[in-house]
Amino acid sequence: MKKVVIALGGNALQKSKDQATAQAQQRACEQTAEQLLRIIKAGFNVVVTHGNGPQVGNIVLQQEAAATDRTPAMPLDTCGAMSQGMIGYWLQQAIDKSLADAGIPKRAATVITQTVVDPGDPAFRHPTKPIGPFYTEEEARRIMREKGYLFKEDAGRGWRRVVPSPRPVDIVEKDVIRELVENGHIVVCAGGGGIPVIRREDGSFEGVEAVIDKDLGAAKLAELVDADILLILTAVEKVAIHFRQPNQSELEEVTTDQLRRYMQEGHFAPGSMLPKVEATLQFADSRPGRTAVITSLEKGFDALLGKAGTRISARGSGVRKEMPLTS
Ligand SMILES: Nc1ncnc2c1ncn2[C@@H]1O[C@H](COP(=O)(O)OP(=O)(O)O)[C@@H](O)[C@H]1O
Ligand SMILES: NC(=O)OP(=O)(O)O
Repeated sequence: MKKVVIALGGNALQKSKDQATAQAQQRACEQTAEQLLRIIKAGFNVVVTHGNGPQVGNIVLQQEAAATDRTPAMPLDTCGAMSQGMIGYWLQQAIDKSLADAGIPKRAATVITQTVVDPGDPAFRHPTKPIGPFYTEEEARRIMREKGYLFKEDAGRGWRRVVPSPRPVDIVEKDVIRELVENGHIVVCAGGGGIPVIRREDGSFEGVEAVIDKDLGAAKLAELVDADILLILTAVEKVAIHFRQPNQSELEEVTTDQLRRYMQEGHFAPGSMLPKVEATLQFADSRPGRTAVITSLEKGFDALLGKAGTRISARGSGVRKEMPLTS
């Protein structure tokens, strides 16, 4: 049975930036669960991971707005844990309902996941990860002055707070996750790339103020649970070169060497497609026979059958255009 790690992008949880109520996000999770069900029904062993950028940023703002001496605001790592619990709860309910409706005797369970990072990671000095809502430039400059936060313009969509985003090094709960998956459970884990922690000298862990990139977290998770496939679901069906230019061309089958060359030529936007491409390269190159796929939520199942999406594999693995990734 093939093991697939599925990374859910922003549109799998929140249909638009204005749809941030619990009800709207739960509805989005229900639609996502319908797509996941098709993959589960086909016999794949499924591990689900997800982003948390909008959600963790909103939790931080809620914490700050209500903070008093008796109800202190929680730090960013704890807000990350809250976002994993909240999104995991929505996904569990949605996945369990679609499994029950289909008569499949399985359940989903969320593992609150800590991801080890390097305290010396240069990312701590150069915040890049956008979280929370979008602001106008004027609003962003006012908040920067008042709170000392850093804001950046996010891909032409508005200004967002940015926080450090160190690279994932290890996942503390990897053995638990592997065991649950191997026993046939649907595991939701490493949400938001995992709660960033550093390893103390005595072997215990301490949370740090950062948010890991969920695509890089998904690649590390896929490596550590020994997955066969990393499936990254986002808002586009295929990765393109010359994106949004008249000569745009969509990639279907690509080797890691080719994709790395396109990456070096600057075809993939930082903060959106670039981390996905980096994640697929890391995973597909980590062991022969591993395949990574980037596609839309709706095309996820077809992509596993070789009928959609961009499929990435290491050089020399002999992947053909229509080769299905049978379970
Ligand atoms: N070269 C590219 N090919 C395809 N999409 C690209 C490319 N560069 C940037 N994008 C954009 O990246 C988006 C995916 O990034 P993002 O929205 O951050 O992902 P997520 O689904 O994880 O929230 C796509 O919807 C697309 O608009
Ligand atoms: N943690 C993370 O990368 O979340 P988003 O994908 O929602 O930005």
